Amino acid sequence: MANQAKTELLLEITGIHKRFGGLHALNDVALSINKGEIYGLIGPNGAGKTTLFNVLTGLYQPDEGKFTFKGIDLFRQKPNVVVESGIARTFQNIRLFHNMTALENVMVGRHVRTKAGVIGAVFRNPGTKAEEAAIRARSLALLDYVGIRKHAEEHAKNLSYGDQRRLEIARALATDPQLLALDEPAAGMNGKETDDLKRLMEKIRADGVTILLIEHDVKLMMGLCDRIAVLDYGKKIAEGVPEVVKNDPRVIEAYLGATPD
Ligand SMILES: Nc1ncnc2c1ncn2[C@@H]1O[C@H](COP(=O)(O)OP(=O)(O)OP(=O)(O)O)[C@@H](O)[C@H]1O
Repeated sequence: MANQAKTELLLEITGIHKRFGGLHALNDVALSINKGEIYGLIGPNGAGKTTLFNVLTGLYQPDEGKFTFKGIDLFRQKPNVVVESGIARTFQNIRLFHNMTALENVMVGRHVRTKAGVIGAVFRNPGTKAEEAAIRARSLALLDYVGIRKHAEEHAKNLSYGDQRRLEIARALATDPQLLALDEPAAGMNGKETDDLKRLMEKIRADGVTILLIEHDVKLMMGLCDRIAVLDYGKKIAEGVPEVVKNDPRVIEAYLGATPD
């Protein structure tokens, strides 16, 4: 039987508002992401993209709206509840433990899914040792997966910028997410690094993880995303497949300038 693409809703938000004093940073935003999609979020500087990420990962409490993930209500939930539900993220400004090794950074992420937790790992007792070995093995496998296994024992701060971004992705994957939210992962990367990153994102999706992506590199977004939403002044002004979004006059005016390419 031919493969029928079955659409399964993973994340849904409706009517999301977030205000900072008089600034309406998110104004009635709605979007839904299906399982297996690479879903892009674009928009000019200050449009509200990172604010939306912060709402979706529990860092900001929205003022109004609805937010469900796999049908679970995550409205105004704390970051740890969001992570445990299966949403992981990376940050626009890389947030690693700079004086820990690459391996240790991933192991910290992995502790979300273990019984011992970070405290158990620090005060190592015999009961946690077997679990610790499993965490280490899984973390090394993740470093291998993102292509930086050879840097496992190096301090995070000594890795190249591109490799630090890969490390952040490995750490996020260590929490076993169903949705991986990446905030400008290609920022500061050269052409080759960006191409490699694109392939990594395609591999992650092929392995069953849905991706939500903020990126300013429009060419990358158009070639990678299944659907794209466009924010402008906190409002969603367009949503659809890249070809449609890139030719939408509102998007051209708000974001892409005069030339859609
Ligand atoms: N914690 C905060 N307190 C006050 N204002 C904030 C806060 N976070 C974001 N804002 C404001 O909300 C608006 C949206 O910012 P946000 O960072 O979400 O935009 P963005 O689309 O991610 O922009 P960029 O592409 O530059 O990263 C901006 O005007 C910003 O100054």
